Amino acid sequence: MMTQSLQNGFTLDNHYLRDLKGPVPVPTQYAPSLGVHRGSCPVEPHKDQEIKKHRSAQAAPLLGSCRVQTPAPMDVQMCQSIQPCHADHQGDLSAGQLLKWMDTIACLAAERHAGMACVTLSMDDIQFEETGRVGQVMTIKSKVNRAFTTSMEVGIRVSVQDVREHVERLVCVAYSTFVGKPAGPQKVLLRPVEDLCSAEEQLQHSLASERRRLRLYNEQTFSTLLQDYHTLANGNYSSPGVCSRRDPLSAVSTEFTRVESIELVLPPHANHHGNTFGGQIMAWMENAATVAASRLCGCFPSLRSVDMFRFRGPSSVGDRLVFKAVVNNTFNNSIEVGVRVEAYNCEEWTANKPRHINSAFLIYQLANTPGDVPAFPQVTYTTQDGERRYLSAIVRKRIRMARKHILSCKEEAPLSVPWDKSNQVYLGYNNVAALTVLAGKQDWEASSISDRVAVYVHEEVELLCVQVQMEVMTSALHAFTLLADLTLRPLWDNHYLSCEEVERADEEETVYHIKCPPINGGKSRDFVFLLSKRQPCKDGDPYVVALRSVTVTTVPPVEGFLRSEAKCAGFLIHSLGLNSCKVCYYNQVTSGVLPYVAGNLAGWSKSMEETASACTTFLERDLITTLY
Ligand SMILES: CCCC(=O)SCCNC(=O)CCNC(=O)[C@H](O)C(C)(C)COP(=O)(O)OP(=O)(O)OC[C@H]1O[C@@H](n2cnc3c(N)ncnc32)[C@H](O)[C@@H]1OP(=O)(O)O
Repeated sequence: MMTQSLQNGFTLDNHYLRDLKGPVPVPTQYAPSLGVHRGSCPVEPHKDQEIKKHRSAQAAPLLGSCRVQTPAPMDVQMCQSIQPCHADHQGDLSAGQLLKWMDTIACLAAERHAGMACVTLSMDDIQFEETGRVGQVMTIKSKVNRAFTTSMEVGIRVSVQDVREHVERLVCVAYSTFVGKPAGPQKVLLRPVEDLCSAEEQLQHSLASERRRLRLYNEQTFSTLLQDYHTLANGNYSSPGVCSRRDPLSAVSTEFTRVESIELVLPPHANHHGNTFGGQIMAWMENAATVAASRLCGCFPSLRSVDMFRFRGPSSVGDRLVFKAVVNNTFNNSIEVGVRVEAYNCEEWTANKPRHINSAFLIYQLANTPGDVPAFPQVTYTTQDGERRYLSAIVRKRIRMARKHILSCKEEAPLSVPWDKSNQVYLGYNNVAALTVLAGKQDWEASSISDRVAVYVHEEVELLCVQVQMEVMTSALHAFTLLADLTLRPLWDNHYLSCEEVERADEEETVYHIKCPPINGGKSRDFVFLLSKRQPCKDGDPYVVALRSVTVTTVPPVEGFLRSEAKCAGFLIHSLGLNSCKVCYYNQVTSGVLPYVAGNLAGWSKSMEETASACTTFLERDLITTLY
């Protein structure tokens, strides 16, 4: 398939760029409070400059630069002053109301692109960074990032402004998928999004296909990971973070949190096409979930995020909607509530034959009061269904974490330090110390555990780390000798194309240049690493092989390779006896390393496990070769 490269390094399939003969857009009438903008910024540039952005532009690059003069694809904007009727009992904007606004504005952007009525198919994870209060102003902007065949991705950006302070804060960025609502049985083919003027628009356009991939693989990913977690649960592993929070004496049964609530869909609940308004359904779902969460906590936790969910089928005026909510699991500082929506028309109601129209998972946190460590009661399950939901919540947390890091596209400050032989002692110390600190982190969550390989992940604010443990039937010294010679790594790690020694400072510090193959249609990458190796000082200490990026003048950027960086990686090798050891590999994931571990994190690849097995075989085989 022909591909087209973009400036930002992404490659697009021409499949997506073809000019589909879809419906021709027609001018649409919008409610008076909506502004439709083409190619210009809704905020005057001089005013825009006055607004102090509390979040960086990268945190929410959805709508591109306001100062772009060339025509941009159409975006739609809504401004709402938060009134008491929009708020909860504490004066905070109700999340349900916000979801209604978001769905409306996204639908209008979708309809503007499609030139016809559209329906919400799904909404990706939403992370709420802030909430609004009565008197503040919410600004909600949306724009179609990309049209696929029959579906399109709409980006939504919500910010809140306190008019007295002239401060604008990001509330959330979300992505919805819409399809055209056909008059007959035929699906509607959409025309592609054109006029991608700014680099930001091009980036969002290409990232949209990555996000789509995650959406479409979501169910498969979920089942694969759930299988792994069932194995973990049945294996009774004592790894922190996995099924270790069930203390039968203090844990609360999830059944105690069950909520069931019914709504009759009336004309004010319908959207402008006569179907139950998606935003209204979300608002009702949020209401049921909040009751379940509050029951568990005995207070009012706030909604922090909504997991990706899908509108499976329509409902309309006259339907009865039954909302069933239950707490699925609690984590260190969050709880997950699942909500299921079933619809009945009159006949279905009498026959008790519901239609499952939606399911969503809402994540709550306690409001942080200074000095307080938020703690949720532990929960336990008493039914098989409860166990499935309990484990599923762990899997979804893991997928959310992966999606967050994969899609964040954060720019990092340079991580490499200049290599300077005269400063070798300090750099070597720093390298080893960073790895030791990383290895000392608590609460690693098991991701997969097989006979001899275990993968763990650790997330702390924005920091994501992976750990791979291998049991190897060879001496720790032998494993150390082979792993500390990085030129041998291409023999077992297929993420290494080549590795050359650049400079050897002494026995303990060496600089290497590594070339890595392209992955997932990205570019080939190269790294310059300082390797520091240390033998144990006393019995029980591990052997250490620490790696971090450095810059050296003798290895300038190489054409065809994207120079990438690693901040802290390496091996700790613990002796378990004369002929066996435990090799622990650690990596603090940077943007340069992420493409190589993204599949693993998101659950569609087992490359870390495969590489670890290859490493084990290499270390053991080499011993056999040496012996005979
Ligand atoms: C005013 C605000 C708007 C509203 O209030 S709308 C009211 C709330 N929404 C609804 O009632 C919609 C209920 N759902 C439905 O009726 C049907 O699911 C709906 C939307 C017609 C789609 O049905 P189908 O056509 O059978 O779906 P399909 O499997 O053929 O897929 C169609 C396109 O969607 C894509 N898709 C499937 N699963 C997805 C997912 N999880 N996330 C994102 N996209 C997904 C799928 O790839 C296809 O797109 P494409 O053709 O490849 O471009």
